[in-house]
Amino acid sequence: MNVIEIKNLTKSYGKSRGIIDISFNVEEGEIFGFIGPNGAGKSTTIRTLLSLIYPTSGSATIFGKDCIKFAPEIAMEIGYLPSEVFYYDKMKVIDLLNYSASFYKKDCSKRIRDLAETMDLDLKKRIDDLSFGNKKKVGIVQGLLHEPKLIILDEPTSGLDPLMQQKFFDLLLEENKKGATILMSSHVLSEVQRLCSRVAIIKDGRIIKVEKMSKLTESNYKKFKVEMISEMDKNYFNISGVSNLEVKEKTISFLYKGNVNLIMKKISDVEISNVWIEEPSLEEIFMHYYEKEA
Ligand SMILES: Nc1ncnc2c1ncn2[C@@H]1O[C@H](COP(=O)(O)OP(=O)(O)OP(=O)(O)O)[C@@H](O)[C@H]1O
Repeated sequence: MNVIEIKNLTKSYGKSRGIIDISFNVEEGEIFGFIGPNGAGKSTTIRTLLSLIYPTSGSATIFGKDCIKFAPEIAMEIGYLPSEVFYYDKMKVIDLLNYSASFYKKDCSKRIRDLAETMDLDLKKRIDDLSFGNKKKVGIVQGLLHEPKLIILDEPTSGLDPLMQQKFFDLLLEENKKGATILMSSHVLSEVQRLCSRVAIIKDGRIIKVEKMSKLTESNYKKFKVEMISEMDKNYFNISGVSNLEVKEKTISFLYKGNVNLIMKKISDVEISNVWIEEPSLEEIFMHYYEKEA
């Protein structure tokens, strides 16, 4: 079952493009990544989904319901962390969270305490005494306190230190194990790689690829680094399927796509002192898609 279905969604801001003809689905139980550079249209897509802004054309459903018509009902089951959080500065953290919790028909007080402890957030502090990262934590607790079935996160980790990012990811994985579906936007590809099972790549307002993470990372490309006994002509490895060929003294590195036997034979035919064969990082694959489409 699809928790989110986006069909041909377009949003123009006057003359400037926001998003163009966006379509993708997020299945129940998935952690789905939405990746693209600044200004690509991630926030616009998410804000349209949440009915914070209205599409120029196209439609979307969440839990099978139209996201505009049923917006208030759907909102009860969604936890949303915006890319930037703004609060009434004079309030105490606990008062703000209790106020947020009052919108839901359940007692969230224990959950607030547990989340605050996990995220190392001081509930007694005033919002305006908090650092940017700690304000982000307030947003995280606020988004998760009602145990939503769908968690939508817009650039969730900006402002969190690495330890907190890890705790936050563990928390998300736990929520996911309990059944929550997660849609997370990011331009930090390594974090998407760590968490998500499927991704949509957005560029200039358009989706350029929706793919399983495993497929995207295996992608047939392999990264080779060969250390030679003595310096040699780099063109030796310049066969069909080889790209990004680079030489640094006795070390030759390149990307290879094709029959692995052919390249292994080339390597074994010369004297080498070492070889490394790696999967390319998501960054490298991502750049490849971008260059291809540019
Ligand atoms: N309120 C607005 N008025 C006019 N143009 C807008 C508005 N909001 C967004 N845009 C434009 O829409 C496009 C998509 O912006 P959006 O904020 O959705 O991108 P993003 O992928 O979330 O980027 P970022 O990672 O920087 O937040 C950009 O070209 C942006 O300038």
